[in-house]
Amino acid sequence: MCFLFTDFGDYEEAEKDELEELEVSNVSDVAAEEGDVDSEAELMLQMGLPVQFGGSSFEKNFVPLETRAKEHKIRKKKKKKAKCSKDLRESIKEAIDGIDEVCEDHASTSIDQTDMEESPATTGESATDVNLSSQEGWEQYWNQYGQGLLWQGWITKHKEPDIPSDYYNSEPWNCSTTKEEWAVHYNESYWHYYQEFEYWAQQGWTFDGLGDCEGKAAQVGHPAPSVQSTNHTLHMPSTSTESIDCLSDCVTGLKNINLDLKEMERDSKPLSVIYESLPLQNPESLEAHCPCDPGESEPRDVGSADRDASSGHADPSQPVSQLSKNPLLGGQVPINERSDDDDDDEPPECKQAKIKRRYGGISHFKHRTLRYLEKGIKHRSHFLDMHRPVKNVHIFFSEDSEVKPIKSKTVNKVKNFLKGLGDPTGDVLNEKVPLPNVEDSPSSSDSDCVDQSNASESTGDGSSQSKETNSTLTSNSIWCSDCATSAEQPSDTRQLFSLQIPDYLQVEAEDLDNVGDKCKKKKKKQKKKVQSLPPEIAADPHLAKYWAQRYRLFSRFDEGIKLDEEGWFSVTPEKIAEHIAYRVRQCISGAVVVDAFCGVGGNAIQFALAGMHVIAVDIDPVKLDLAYNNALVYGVADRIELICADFMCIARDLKADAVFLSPPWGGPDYVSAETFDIKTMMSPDGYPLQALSQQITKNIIYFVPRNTDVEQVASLAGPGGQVEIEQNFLNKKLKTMTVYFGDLIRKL
Ligand SMILES: C[S@@+](CC[C@H](N)C(=O)[O-])C[C@H]1O[C@@H](n2cnc3c(N)ncnc32)[C@H](O)[C@@H]1O
Ligand SMILES: C[n+]1cn([C@@H]2O[C@H](CO)[C@@H](O)[C@H]2O)c2nc(N)[nH]c(=O)c21
Repeated sequence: MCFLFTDFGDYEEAEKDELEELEVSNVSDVAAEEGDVDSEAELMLQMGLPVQFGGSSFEKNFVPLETRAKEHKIRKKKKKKAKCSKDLRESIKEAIDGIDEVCEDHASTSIDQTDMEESPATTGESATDVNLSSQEGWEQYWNQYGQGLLWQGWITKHKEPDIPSDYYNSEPWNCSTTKEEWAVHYNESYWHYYQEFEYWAQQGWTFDGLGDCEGKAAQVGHPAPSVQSTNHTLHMPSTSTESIDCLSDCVTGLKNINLDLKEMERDSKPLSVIYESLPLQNPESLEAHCPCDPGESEPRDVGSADRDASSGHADPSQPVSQLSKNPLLGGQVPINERSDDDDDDEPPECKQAKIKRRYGGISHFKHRTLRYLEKGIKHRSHFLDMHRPVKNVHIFFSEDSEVKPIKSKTVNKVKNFLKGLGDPTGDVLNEKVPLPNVEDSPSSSDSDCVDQSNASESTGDGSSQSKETNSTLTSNSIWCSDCATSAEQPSDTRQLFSLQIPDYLQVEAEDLDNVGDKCKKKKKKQKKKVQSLPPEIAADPHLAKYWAQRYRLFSRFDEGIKLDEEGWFSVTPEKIAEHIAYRVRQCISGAVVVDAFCGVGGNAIQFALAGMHVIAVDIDPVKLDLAYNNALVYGVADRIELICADFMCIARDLKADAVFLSPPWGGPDYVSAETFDIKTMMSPDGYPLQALSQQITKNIIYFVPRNTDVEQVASLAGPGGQVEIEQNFLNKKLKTMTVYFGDLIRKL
């Protein structure tokens, strides 16, 4: 549901799709392996990791999916390897012996025969398969550095002084307080480094276990031996026969590769020659530059000349200084990749994100990395597709793709009900029913539109109101189009929504089954019911739909929750507020949060329930009264400090570990804009608001409309900053977005 923008560089479709595919394949592999838990430990042993790191001994129920999938693959590979002919093995050994001679002056290159048997590099399909394939390379990489990376990440995550010593326990996977977190950490780290490794492999980098810190890497034409080493090397393909420096040490792992590259950049040393076993797409450049097999013309996945330059194929003398920032690691990618021409063959990861607009004087991103943390999320919401063309087209989020008449008892009840109200034919449903300028477009909630119409009826003045028509109804179904622009809405983009009647109305409908003679009685009943609504709801038919959703807003509504008009349409639904509070609690060590626009307390209450101390600010004293009342209902009034003030005026005086921003979006009409602009449509202006909040803390949560321009939100992070944008769905309907900054961004 969320994704991460990293202002580091490009990370494009192909890569994401690939990851998605990977996920899918992993899941199916796992299904095939269900129940085979203890083999995890075996795998970890194979990988050189302590079994506690991922094996069943560490957590019986936790077996990372990817590990299991890999295990499955490894087994398959093993079977394949078993078939490898003796001759081939011997020829491989011979080749390795050759390497031994070349590298005899270097201790770390000595090859253990036993290792050779098991080594992916030496048991590969062919003796000329010089470098590790991506998967094998990864396995070896993780084998060598996984443990260090896991520990490093763990320590970094828990470096705060007030972190309990459990976190530094030598076996956090065995400690009850840290076990779960360790499992999550393991999973996240594994994937993080796996993705980075894959990325670099695709860029033409190769990894071998030589760790030749003396500056000598494997020579062309020789297999890269797999050996135990404390260093690792990433090789950029090149035609030079010169050596490559050791790039980083094992603990800092991939992250440091870029630092080392910078050193290489300074030295302007040509890169070592490693014959690429990666699939190649450009035979010409391969022929021109591959010294070991000029005639070979395997397909390759590096498409453009620019790309060749990036992978070192273009010019052997080309210094590494042609590299600029690396998209994933804050490191380096070739400058030449920033080609302006529309080369369709160019791999997507070479393409730059094209951002056309600027906001609030903050420069837009040139090199942005976009990570979708959930599979297929972009397809679920056009708001998350930063590359979508901005058109005046309304896209609805509904699971119904087709228009179908709804035959339901409920519809009949409504018809009967309407008849009872004086429309004997029930034809009011065939006519344009006035809907208020609603907060939710059809895209957000099936019930919203329906609720609106029913709301009008229920309060007795709905059907006769002649506000701007926002929906076109048929007898068995209700059609909704965008409330503000229905006139321009082509009929084929309208969306059918099922009819849902607010619960209080359904009671009425039941009572109204016997229409006719009992008409007067019914009206009386209805009046009675309406009278039991809170005055602000009874007075405003537009609010009835919120009443219908009152338990979504506050599950303890009946215990005395109170709202005013603005409160009704702008309070954060409880589930969303609870989720945000949970995330904040998880990510920050401090315990004070400012709710800068607390309203009736939807968020403040959840923060308090999550154990935080809340400084709740609102400019409106009525809201503070309501918030206090509601906090009492939830029993957390003592944890909420209420301040009646303009947040913009007092922000500088506040101290807190996190700031939650849920400003007014200009009323329910926010949704009628194609794209919500946090600068012009919000009050206070979203940019100064962010700037002021940053003076309190970098840990900011911005609660924004679901149609907010994500580029704009991303730009709030500033150059080089990061932002995590989360879409909040309620009952599968996109409701809002939450944007996280600072330490609140989930670590990958
Ligand atoms: C959208 S509501 C907040 C809803 C809240 N998150 C909840 O769940 O109940 C926005 C609130 O901001 C308040 N407000 C508007 N301008 C303000 C300002 N400059 N400083 C503080 N509060 C402000 C309004 O009175 C309103 O109650
Ligand atoms: C007008 N409105 C709706 N929501 C939130 O969006 C959901 C879907 O409409 C509402 O349920 C409410 O939580 C608002 N939140 C804030 N902070 N400010 C607003 O003006 C506002």
